[in-house]
Amino acid sequence: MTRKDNNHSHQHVQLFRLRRLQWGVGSHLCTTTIVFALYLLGLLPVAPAIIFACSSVLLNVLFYLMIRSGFNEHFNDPSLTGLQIVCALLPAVFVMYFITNAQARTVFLLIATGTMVFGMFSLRRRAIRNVGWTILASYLALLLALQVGAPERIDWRVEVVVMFAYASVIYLVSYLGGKLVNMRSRLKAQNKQLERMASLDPLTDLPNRRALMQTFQRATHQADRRDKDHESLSIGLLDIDNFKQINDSFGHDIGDAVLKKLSAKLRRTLRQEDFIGRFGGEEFLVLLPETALEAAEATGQRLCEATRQAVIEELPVSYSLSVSIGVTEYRPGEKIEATIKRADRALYEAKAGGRNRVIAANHLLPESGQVV
Ligand SMILES: Nc1nc2c(ncn2[C@@H]2O[C@H](COP(=O)(O)OP(=O)(O)OP(=O)(O)O)[C@@H](O)[C@H]2O)c(=O)[nH]1
Repeated sequence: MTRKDNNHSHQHVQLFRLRRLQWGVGSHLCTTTIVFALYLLGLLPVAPAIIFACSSVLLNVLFYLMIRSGFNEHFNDPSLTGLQIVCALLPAVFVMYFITNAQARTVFLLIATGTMVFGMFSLRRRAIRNVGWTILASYLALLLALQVGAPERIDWRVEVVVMFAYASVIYLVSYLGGKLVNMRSRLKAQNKQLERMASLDPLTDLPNRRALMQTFQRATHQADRRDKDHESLSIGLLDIDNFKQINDSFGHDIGDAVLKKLSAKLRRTLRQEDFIGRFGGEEFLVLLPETALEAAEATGQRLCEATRQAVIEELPVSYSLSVSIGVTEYRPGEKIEATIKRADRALYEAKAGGRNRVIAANHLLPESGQVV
C-alpha cells in the first residue's frame, strides 16, 4: 500500500468516527428530551435539566473537536467510544440526583444499557465490561449521595434488586460483545485472505492479471495527472523463451519450479516502486512508473541478464534460460489495452528476431500502415 493509500484510508476511518459521533449526539438528544419530559411532569427542577442540556452540548462539541483535530489518535481507543459513554454518565448521574421519583431514575439505567449495546460494535469485551461496571459504580455513588442528601427518595431493598439485575445485564452484554468482537476479527482475517487470493497468482505469489490491470489503470491515472511535468510510465511484456520445451523435456513440475524461481528473481531485479505480475502462462507484465522508454529498455536488458544468470537447480547446468521482452511507453489518455497491444507487438518482434532480447516499440515506426 502506498503512503497516499494509507492517508486515504486514515481519512476514511476518521470520517467514520465522526459519523459514529452522530449516534452519540442522537442519544444525547433523546436523553435531553426525557430530562425535559421529567421536568414537565414535575419530577425534576428546571435548573438541573438546563445544566444537563448544556453539558451534553459541551461534551459533544469537545468530542467533535478531538476527532476533527486528530487528538483522538493519542488514545488507546481512538474511536473514543468508551470515553464518550463514561463522560455521558456524569451529567446523567447529576440529573438523577434531583429526580424525585425512584422509578423515573431507573430510566437512565435503561438508556445506559442502550449505550453499552452500542459499544459492542467497537469495544473489546473487557472494555465493554469496564464501561458497565463504571455505570453501576456511578449508580451506587448516586444512591450513597442520596442516602446522605435525600434518604426519603431511596428504598434500598428495591435498589439492591435493580443493581443485581443491572449487573446481569452487564455480564450478558459484555459476553455477547466479546463474541461479536471475535466474529468481527475472524471476518476481517478471512476478508484479507480472500482479497489476497483474488489478487495473487498462487504458483508464483506475484500479483495476478486482475491485480495487474487494476494497478496499471491506477498508474495511468497518475501519469495522466502528471502529464504536464512529463512523468512517463512504461511497461514491459516478458515471455519465457521455449517454455513448452522445458515442460516437454523435464516435466510440468519442473516447468512450475522454473516459473516460481524466475518470478522471484525478476521481482528482486526490479526497483521497489516497479510492479511485476503474472499476465498468464509464462508471460509477465512489468509496470515501470516514472520511466521513459530508453530507461525501460535498459530495465528490460537487466531482466534478460538476470534470467540468463538465474540459478535454477531443477534445470541441467547446460540449459540456458532466456526471456524476450517488448517494452513501450504509455501515451497519456490512451486505453491500457492499447499500450499492452503495442508491447505485445514489440514482444512478437523480439521472438521473431531470435528471442533472448528486448525490443522497444518505437512510437514513430509504422507497422502494416499503423503507428505502433
Ligand atoms: N509448467 C507450467 N507450464 C505452463 C503454465 N502455464 C502455461 N504453461 C505452458 O507454457 C507453454 C507455453 O508454450 P508456447 O506458448 O508454445 O511458448 P514457448 O514454448 O515459450 O515458445 P515461445 O514463447 O515462442 O518462446 C505451454 O506448453 C503451456 O502449457 C504453468 O503454470 N505451469
